[in-house]
Amino acid sequence: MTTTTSSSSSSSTSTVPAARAVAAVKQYGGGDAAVRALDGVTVALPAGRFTAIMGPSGSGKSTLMHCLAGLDRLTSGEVYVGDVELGAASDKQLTLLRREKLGFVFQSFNLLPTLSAAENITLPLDLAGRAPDREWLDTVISTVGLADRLKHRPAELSGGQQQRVAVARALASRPEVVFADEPTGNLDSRSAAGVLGLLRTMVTSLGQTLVLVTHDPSAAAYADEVLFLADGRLVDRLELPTRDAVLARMQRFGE
Ligand SMILES: Nc1ncnc2c1ncn2[C@@H]1O[C@H](COP(=O)(O)OP(=O)(O)OP(=O)(O)O)[C@@H](O)[C@H]1O
Repeated sequence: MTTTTSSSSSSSTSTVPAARAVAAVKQYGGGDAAVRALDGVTVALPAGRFTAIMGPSGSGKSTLMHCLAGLDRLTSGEVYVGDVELGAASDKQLTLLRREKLGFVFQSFNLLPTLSAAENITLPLDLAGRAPDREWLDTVISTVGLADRLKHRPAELSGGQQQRVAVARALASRPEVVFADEPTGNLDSRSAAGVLGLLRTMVTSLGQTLVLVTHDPSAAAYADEVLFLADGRLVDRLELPTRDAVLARMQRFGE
């Protein structure tokens, strides 16, 4: 793993972005079947901010997220988490980096059914042999509003509550970046609004950094900034988005 001392070009007051991609190219397959899922993306994700990634189906959103999070590797270009460049890291180093520096929330909650909510929340720390920071964990649990549900198993919780457990699990290690891929895709609109409000709070009140991949303009409107991808390229960005502005921009892709 290599590090860089170069400073940020982002508008954030932080010197180093939480994550960034430089001329990122990801090609799947070869020959006639080759697909360029990312076609030269350069973007910095500022620390302490909520960034949403949107774009038409197949535009490269998940690929960008997976490459930024060390779940997949670029064909060329660079990705950084903080000042760590991921391209030179071994698979084992990437696994450690994900465990120690990143948090994940997916559409399917991925909770272990035999464990209580509390046990699910601390499972990644337990697997890593790390003692939880009790004060931080208490803050996380009260922020997600689960203090009276900690002994329940996932089957005894609503979908929205299960996703809150997954958010708390992602935050337990106090990660540098949380990546959320369609986290409200399995929720009704009321539960979705609750989880999105919680994600917003985790950025505003807890100072976390969040990257959200979504199809939903209402979800993207919770972000500080929306990045728009099309055909593997970063084609637009929108600060302080409203649902209507995001919707209008998405509709232009269909024209
Ligand atoms: N493992 C893979 N093998 C081959 N092609 C892939 C693979 N993963 C993604 N692709 C292709 O790369 C392109 C970008 O896919 P990606 O999943 O990143 O898009 P997306 O914007 O997240 O799409 P969606 O909104 O439908 O989830 C698509 O053309 C997709 O078919």
